[in-house]
Amino acid sequence: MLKIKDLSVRYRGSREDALSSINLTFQTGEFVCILGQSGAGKSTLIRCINGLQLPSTGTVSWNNQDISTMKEEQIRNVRREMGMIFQHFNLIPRLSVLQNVLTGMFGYRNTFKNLIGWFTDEEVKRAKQVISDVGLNDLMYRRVEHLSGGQKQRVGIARALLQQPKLLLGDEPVSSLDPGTSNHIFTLLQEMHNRHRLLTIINVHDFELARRFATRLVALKDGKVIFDGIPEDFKDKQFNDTYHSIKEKVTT
Ligand SMILES: Nc1ncnc2c1ncn2[C@@H]1O[C@H](COP(=O)(O)OP(=O)(O)OP(=O)(O)O)[C@@H](O)[C@H]1O
Repeated sequence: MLKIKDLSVRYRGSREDALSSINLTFQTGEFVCILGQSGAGKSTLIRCINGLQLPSTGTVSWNNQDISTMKEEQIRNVRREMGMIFQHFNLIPRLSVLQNVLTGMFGYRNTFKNLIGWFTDEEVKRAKQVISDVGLNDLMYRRVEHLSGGQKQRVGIARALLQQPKLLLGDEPVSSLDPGTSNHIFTLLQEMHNRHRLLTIINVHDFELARRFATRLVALKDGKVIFDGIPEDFKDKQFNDTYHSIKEKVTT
């Protein structure tokens, strides 16, 4: 279970909170999409969940452990349970699909083994299995720089799955993909979510995708939660509240 309590974040030098008094609890099995305009605080929320951003006030607890007070070593252990997929894939272009996916094991191993790039037969077998699960069997040994955007994101998903995560986090994972490919990636995410019984939390700009795939929508505006519920309850009013500004922000 992920519990976010009274979470606020104010970046250094800023006069406004990026996140303000957020209270959310998420359970295994939920497929959550975080909605909001650019600057609403979506990425900051994901970064607080994986411990990359410390709260200014409040707590983020994963299975009753407060991430915000953990030492780096403890956070590393918690992060093993959190698979992360990124907008720009974060792959190593000159390495093969298999090699990139195997880097998903890095959080589990000592630095020396990572440096020499040595993996056990069992690790390689599991990597091949997840590559097959995401539909890239034929491209196992292809360098990722030669793949399409959709194929690269499949590699990103396979890498996250190799960690055997309990929580899958995505920060705009389909923003650089066309609508058809985005749909395929979300279909794959949903399948993996169900098969591995995960908690999945994804930031997404595309509201239609979110509505189609999420079991729960959370909308942020100016760092606050303005909607938290099932997609069926997110109607025109909620859409307008989320995406249309009443006043333009004045920057000095
Ligand atoms: N490192 C930072 N330093 C200072 N301010 C930041 C930093 N990162 C984000 N912000 C500010 O915090 C607020 C929330 O940003 P955040 O990136 O979380 O929004 P977002 O909803 O993910 O936006 P986008 O959809 O454009 O990625 C914005 O006002 C942003 O300018």
